[in-house]
Amino acid sequence: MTAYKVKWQELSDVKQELAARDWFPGTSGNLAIKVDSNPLTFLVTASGKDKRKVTEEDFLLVDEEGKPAEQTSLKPSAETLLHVEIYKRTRAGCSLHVHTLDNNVISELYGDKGFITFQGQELIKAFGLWEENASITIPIIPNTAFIPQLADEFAQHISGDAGAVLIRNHGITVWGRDAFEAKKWLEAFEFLFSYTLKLASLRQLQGTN
Ligand SMILES: CSCCC(=O)C(=O)COP(=O)(O)O
Ligand SMILES: [Zn+2]
Repeated sequence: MTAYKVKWQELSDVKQELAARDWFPGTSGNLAIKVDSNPLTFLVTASGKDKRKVTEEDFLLVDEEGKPAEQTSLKPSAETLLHVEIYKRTRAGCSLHVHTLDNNVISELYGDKGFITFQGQELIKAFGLWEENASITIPIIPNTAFIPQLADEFAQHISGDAGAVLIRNHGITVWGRDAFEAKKWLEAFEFLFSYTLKLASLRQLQGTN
């Protein structure tokens, strides 16, 4: 099998797993997987599709500018430039972007602060942080409809071959050395977001009783 086909299947599998979690509401979300480093090419989801469906037009190959690198009528994701920034600056092999209720609420609650830090949670080990009382911080950047500007701001927070950035009232983008790592980071952050929100509401309820 060609690298193209192997990577297609890998991304399709991740897409179906995230769809099973209902993480693609209203056609939101986009996913990418690197096919080649030199020159850079990666598969990215076609824009505007229902990502819960599996079709032969789910992905297209794009180049280091995020432009189609194959003959196609498909349009790359509107947010392809964010994936471009990741692959240009790191050795990441996969990047995932989803809009969830929890990541949007967390991004609004902590948006003015510009980040949120998690500590004291066993799941922090999913980020490869095994020491006692390890913490993980995720930056929160403002959203804008002008994607080149969003990509510029986003790029300032890319460090390491695995990482994540929250875009305020928009969604999360994570990346990892491969699809397994990117998905692990995504699931771990979504767990921490959900835990934080649940605990805050229960504490609030406790305080009013
Ligand atoms: C309907 S969601 C608005 C666009 C967006 O934020 C997104 O993640 C999906 O855009 P795409 O072009 O990748 O389908
Ligand atoms: Zn989005």
